[in-house]
Amino acid sequence: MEQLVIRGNRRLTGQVFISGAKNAALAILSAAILADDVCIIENVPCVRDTKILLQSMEQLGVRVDYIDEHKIKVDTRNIHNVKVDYDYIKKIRASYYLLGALLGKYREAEVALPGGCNIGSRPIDQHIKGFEALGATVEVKHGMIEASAERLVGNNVFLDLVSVGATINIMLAAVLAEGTTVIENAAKEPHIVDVANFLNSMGAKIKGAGTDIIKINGVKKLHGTEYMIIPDQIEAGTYMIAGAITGGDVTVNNIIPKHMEAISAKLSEMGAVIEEYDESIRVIANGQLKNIHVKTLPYPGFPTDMQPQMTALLSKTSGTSIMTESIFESRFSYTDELNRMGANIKVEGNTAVIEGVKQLTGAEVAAPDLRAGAGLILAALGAKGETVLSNIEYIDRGYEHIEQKFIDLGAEMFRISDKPDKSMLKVVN
Ligand SMILES: CC(=O)N[C@H]1[C@@H](OP(=O)(O)OP(=O)(O)OC[C@H]2O[C@@H](n3ccc(=O)[nH]c3=O)[C@H](O)[C@@H]2O)O[C@H](CO)[C@@H](O)[C@@H]1O
Ligand SMILES: C=C(OP(=O)(O)O)C(=O)O
Repeated sequence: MEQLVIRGNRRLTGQVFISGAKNAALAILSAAILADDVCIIENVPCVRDTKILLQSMEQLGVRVDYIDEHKIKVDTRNIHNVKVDYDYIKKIRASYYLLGALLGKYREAEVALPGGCNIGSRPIDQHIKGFEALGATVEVKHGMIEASAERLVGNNVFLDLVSVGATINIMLAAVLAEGTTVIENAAKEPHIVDVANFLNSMGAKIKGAGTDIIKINGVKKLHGTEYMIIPDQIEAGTYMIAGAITGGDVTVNNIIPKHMEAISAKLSEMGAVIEEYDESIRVIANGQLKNIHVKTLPYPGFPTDMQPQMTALLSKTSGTSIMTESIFESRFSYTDELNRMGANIKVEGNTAVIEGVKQLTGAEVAAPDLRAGAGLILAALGAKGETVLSNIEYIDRGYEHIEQKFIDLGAEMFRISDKPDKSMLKVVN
């Protein structure tokens, strides 16, 4: 197990290059299964989740070649298996996309119930409802989801709640179905549009992605394609907050500013200066930032995946702020860790009341999940003294080269292993 040591209170300045979006990449790599031949996918972030997904796809018979660290060739011509091992799947949430993609192409799939971040109960009833509406039989047995269909036939699916995963998964199952599928109350996140664009570049006929009604006209076959994944909205937002929490001047490059609007608006409401360019945003924070209220919402609202990072910033802001989490039922488990760093946060149900403090102080803390871990790194960067953060394997799920990117902005941060050093063991023996 590894830990991050962070020495805070340094003003971060400079430029950071944002990687491809993890949540788009996971869906797009899975969607490549639907092609009859080879897809070349660029801007794939080199993070733990994409590596695990690619390994699980190899186990199905997909040939994966790395052209470089971020450009991957996915060849689906030798798929011989539609059952995905639990060992892979328990580690990542997005394994559920293999279900939609395999069902769509082979009319059969067996995938373990997904893992991912522990941020409340995360049912997949809306995914199953969509598959069943297309004519599939879905059973959950011994922790495995088994889906099969003689034929998949397009249908209308009204989602009971806005779900990113269900929207994408139903698209994956419907692109090769007979006839037309309409998803109503669909999610509108940037990666929904990215997945639809990828599928359309393979010959699919999807309209309306990015609105709450998506129409999919089924086609008989999908061909290989070359595609570039969009930049990661959440990684970009995390570095924007790093600029703000350290009173710094940080420019996030290679982004789509439109995707950042909810985050930029909140930072400017707090008093940070936001300069927007074609493919970058600069965040300048001078002096104390103001308290605000934030509520997480589906896109284009404030993203739940930025909630812990924003809470970390609010904990060091003057006055009382309120953070309301409206997507996941228990996404505040990290606030006890922030309080160990001197924050003053009280959580009641889905609301955190944050009394801003003048100074956070370094402490030994543990990341309970991916974005909570990012929030704790941000708090440590804005804190006096040293923080030792454990459970960083969660952070490696979704942030590429995280310490190098922060070091390049002027942070003092390094990774240590808490495994015994073998050379020391020799001396002792
Ligand atoms: C791999 C991936 O892309 N993960 C993202 C995806 O997760 P994920 O796809 O799991 O999130 P959803 O949008 O589906 O979940 C939204 C809400 O709907 C509920 N729900 C969802 C499906 C369902 O069948 N039944 C149901 O009740 C969930 O429990 C949650 O309360 O979107 C979330 C919301 O933007 C992000 O936080 C995650 O980072
Ligand atoms: C919650 C997240 O991921 P997952 O859905 O894969 O657990 C996330 O990316 O913040």
